[in-house]
Amino acid sequence: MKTIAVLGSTGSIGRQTLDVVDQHAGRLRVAALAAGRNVARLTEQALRYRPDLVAVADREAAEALRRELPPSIRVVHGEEGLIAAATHPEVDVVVSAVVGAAGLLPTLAAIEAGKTIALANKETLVMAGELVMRAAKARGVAILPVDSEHSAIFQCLQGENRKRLRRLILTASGGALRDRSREELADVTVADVLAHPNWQMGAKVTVDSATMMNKGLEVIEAHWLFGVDYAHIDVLLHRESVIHSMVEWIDGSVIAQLGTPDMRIPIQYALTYPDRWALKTPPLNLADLGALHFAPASFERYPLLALAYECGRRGGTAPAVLNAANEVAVEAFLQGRIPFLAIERIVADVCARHDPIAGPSLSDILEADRWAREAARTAVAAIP
Ligand SMILES: NC(=O)C1=CN([C@@H]2O[C@H](COP(=O)(O)OP(=O)(O)OC[C@H]3O[C@@H](n4cnc5c(N)ncnc54)[C@H](OP(=O)(O)O)[C@@H]3O)[C@@H](O)[C@H]2O)C=CC1
Ligand SMILES: CC(=O)[C@@H](O)[C@H](O)COP(=O)(O)O
Ligand SMILES: [Mn+2]
Repeated sequence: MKTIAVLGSTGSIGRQTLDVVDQHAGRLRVAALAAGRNVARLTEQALRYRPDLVAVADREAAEALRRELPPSIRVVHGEEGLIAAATHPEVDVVVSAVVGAAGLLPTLAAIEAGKTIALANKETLVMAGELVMRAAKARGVAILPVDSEHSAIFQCLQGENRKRLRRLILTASGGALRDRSREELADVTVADVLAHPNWQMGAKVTVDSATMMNKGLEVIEAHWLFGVDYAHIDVLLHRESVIHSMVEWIDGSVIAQLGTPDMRIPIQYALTYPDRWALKTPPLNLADLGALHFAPASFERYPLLALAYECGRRGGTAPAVLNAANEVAVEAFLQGRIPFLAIERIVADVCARHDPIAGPSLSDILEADRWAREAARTAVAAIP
């Protein structure tokens, strides 16, 4: 029996993790659930999975939850509550699936507590890749990727000599706006941007997919997770999201991982690695698909992808600033306060004003995050 904590249980990855649990009664136990403010969904989950502990973002949500749950389920809140869920003594694997920078501290705490990490929260490695990988190594903790591309690469690397690697090829769907020219992006609506062609995900990552910031964050995530230089990480447009990513070797051989676009597959692999368990998902039928399509990913069409490479190469606090400015701009777009194209202008402007600190401490990173959020909020407010 493996015991898990699910951070971000009410979200897209969190719910799909619980779907996986449903398929393996008796093999996976949920000891802790953590979410933000969706009390109704968290109550339902807590009553079904009977964890020892549930965590929510604030006191008000915690009080509402306590009214609904039996006293045997401990309810905690705030950053401390999230950390209590991440470090619950009985937990073996922590599924880190909170969205955004809020995922960093609980993931670090889980590493320090010796938990295996099933990592969906890519922002953790974007903000603090050097520090997080060092902590994991020191504690002997495995960080197993949930992000579909990284799970694919991780699978392609099994049994291979990493010194013989030529490059990683991350596939990208191109997002909801992929068939529009840059001129046509000026007046797109939130609904247009959220209509991802292949994946049903939370709003933030879906917007990032349309700007390709998601792929930029994933390039940085891959750099830290697999220890590969940016010069050896490429992005390839692939409309169908069937090839989840590939690894090219020095002899010209390319190994790819394929599957239907269903996040339960990489989620479960992170929970069962190095084993594989059966999973009921729609099978991949290549004959029905007929063809797979590829195209180069253009930095002119997707300037945030270029900016992410630049920030990754600059290193230090630069990726944390990129991430924080992007979170603020995306939220403002989702609230209807700024047009779609303002996201990239704001992020580029904030990054250009930042002088990165090399080899940053956790407090340097948190300060860079705070500064970038403030700078991005000022930029949002200045948009008429
Ligand atoms: N969805 C996907 O298919 C994929 C997602 N990812 C990554 O996984 C992560 C989660 O994405 P996704 O599931 O789509 O996001 P969602 O927006 O669907 O879910 C986010 C979750 O985080 C919780 N949350 C938000 N803020 C806080 C906070 N301050 N404290 C505690 N919990 C909080 C939310 O709680 P509540 O709703 O209760 O407020 C919710 O449970 C992201 O980093 C994303 O990039 C990676 C690959 C694929
Ligand atoms: C499912 C998943 O891993 C997402 O992060 C996905 O990568 C989004 O798709 P694109 O960024 O390729 O549109
Ligand atoms: Mn991904």
